[in-house]
Amino acid sequence: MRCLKTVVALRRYLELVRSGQGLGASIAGDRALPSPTPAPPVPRLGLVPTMGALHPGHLSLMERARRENEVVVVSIFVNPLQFSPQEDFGNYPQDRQRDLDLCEQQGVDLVFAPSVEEFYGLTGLGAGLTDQLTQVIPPLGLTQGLCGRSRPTHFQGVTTVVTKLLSLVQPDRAYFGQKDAQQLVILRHLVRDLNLPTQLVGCPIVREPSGLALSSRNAYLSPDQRHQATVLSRALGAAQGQFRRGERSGAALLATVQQVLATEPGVVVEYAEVVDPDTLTPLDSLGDQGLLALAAQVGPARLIDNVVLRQRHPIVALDGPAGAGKSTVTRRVAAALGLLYLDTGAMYRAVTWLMLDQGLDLADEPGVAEVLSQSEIRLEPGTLDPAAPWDLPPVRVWVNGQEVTAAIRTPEVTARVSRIAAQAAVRSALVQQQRRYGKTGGIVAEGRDIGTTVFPDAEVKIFLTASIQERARRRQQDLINQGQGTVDLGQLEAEIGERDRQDSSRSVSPLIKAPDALELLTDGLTIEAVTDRIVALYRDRVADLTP
Ligand SMILES: Nc1ncnc2c1ncn2[C@@H]1O[C@H](COP(=O)(O)OP(=O)(O)OP(=O)(O)O)[C@@H](O)[C@H]1O
Ligand SMILES: CC(C)(CO)[C@@H](O)C(=O)[O-]
Ligand code: BAL
Repeated sequence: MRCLKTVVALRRYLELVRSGQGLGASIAGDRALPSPTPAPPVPRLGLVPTMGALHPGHLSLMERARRENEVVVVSIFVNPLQFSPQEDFGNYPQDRQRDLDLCEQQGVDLVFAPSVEEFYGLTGLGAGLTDQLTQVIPPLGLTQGLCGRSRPTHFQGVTTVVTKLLSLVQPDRAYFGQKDAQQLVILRHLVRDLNLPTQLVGCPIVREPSGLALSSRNAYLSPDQRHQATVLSRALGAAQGQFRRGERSGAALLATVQQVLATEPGVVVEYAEVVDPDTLTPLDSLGDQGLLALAAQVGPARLIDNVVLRQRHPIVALDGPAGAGKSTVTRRVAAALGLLYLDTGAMYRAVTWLMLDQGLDLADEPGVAEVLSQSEIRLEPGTLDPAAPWDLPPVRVWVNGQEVTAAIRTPEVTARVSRIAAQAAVRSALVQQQRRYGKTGGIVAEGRDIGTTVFPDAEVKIFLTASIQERARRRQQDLINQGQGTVDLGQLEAEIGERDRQDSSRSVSPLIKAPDALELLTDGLTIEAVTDRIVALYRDRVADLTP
């Protein structure tokens, strides 16, 4: 791992990494790329911006960045622009050596830790900085409420520093914690409004077993105050329980929060609000989602915490290598549970159909991206065909209001779908459309990174796999059934092994097992047995979640 303190060194490091020369001996010492797969030609780069004083909340961002990128950069920079004069800039906890050790343990490639003078290219803080620096101003509508009320210039400091970091590092992805919920919403707007080519990844709040959200500022608390501070998450939890039981009045939820907070007189509430999670506008009454956020002073520390209240139906995510029987199992699980099979294959077919229908050149990637950005693909659970009740119902598909369930199954579409599915712009547009289904839930989805990237909050995650030998045997049987004769098992095993290797190392949607996924090895199990196990798991899990 390297630690660099200057912009010029950072730029050179990134040039070398991007040209494929990086991470060799001169850059990263003896750190090798994640085995067993070689890196794709242009390494993906993940950035984790921090202010140091690292704790497991930060480490969870690094862990996710490590899983999803070849190169991980962490910035450690206590940004004076986001502190007002009476705040704790001067005392902000710092322990550089400990931070570096933790980054090293997380497999970080580079820590960028500039001084204020180096980063802003100016000497002198305070008025000098704000008088001379170009800044990025977030929209007033997002900064007037919540933390912005007591910290009116804070988010301008955050958007300015993050814009600079994104512009310098140009990461593929940047990782931020949901603990700073208002910050994350503002940064999502920043990236969208300024068309910055980085994907922001929001990561769940990491808490102590007591429920206290981890924060560098927890270091200011005495043991007694630390105990008092646990009331924050208890208050949010009580309101969350009420929401799950059907309460939708903002005032009623906030009354519960205040009631619980009042049990700790040492905790001075700054605000507790319910707002829309995307626009941050206050909500009197919640639809199926709301962000409940609060800030409170506990002794010397100003602490924040929040919970997203979301009523959605559960999600089942099935990932696994090719040939493990995912799509059949997924269809059966969806039919057994009455959920929508999020048939991503059908979505790619629908895009292909649309492009053919519009007479577009399929190789014209920008043209395809443009048409797709103006189109809507809708899926609905199919109904059983009374003439063939043994068949699983096909998912019904609409493109821009026109039903294309049958039209997407023509040989013309089949022959061209892989060309469309290989386009990065198509994949990212479809992942966004898939995530929209995730907002309401009630779906079963299968792929390579559903439980890790597409729906990391899925209630049930399965990693469906089978040994290479078993998959080769199944493939051999399929080929015999299709009248293609007997293919040598050894050859099939080699092909499947190679496919696994490619799937784990591809730059788009690589195969990853979520740490909280249940691994189901299907050797020797029938499709029915596998389906039954998943259905039973779903029922147990959903029963656990119902208050
Ligand atoms: N408990 C947590 N869980 C998940 N992410 C977190 C947690 N705490 C901080 N982060 C995220 O880590 C990144 C860096 O945060 P920062 O360095 O300000 O740490 P912090 O603990 O939030 O500090 P502070 O006490 O100043 O609020 C931010 O994206 C932040 O949201
Ligand atoms: C994003 C950030 C690193 C910018 O200074 C900071 O606001 C933080 O730590 O959340
Ligand atoms: N995590 C936000 C940093 C701050 O409070 O300034």
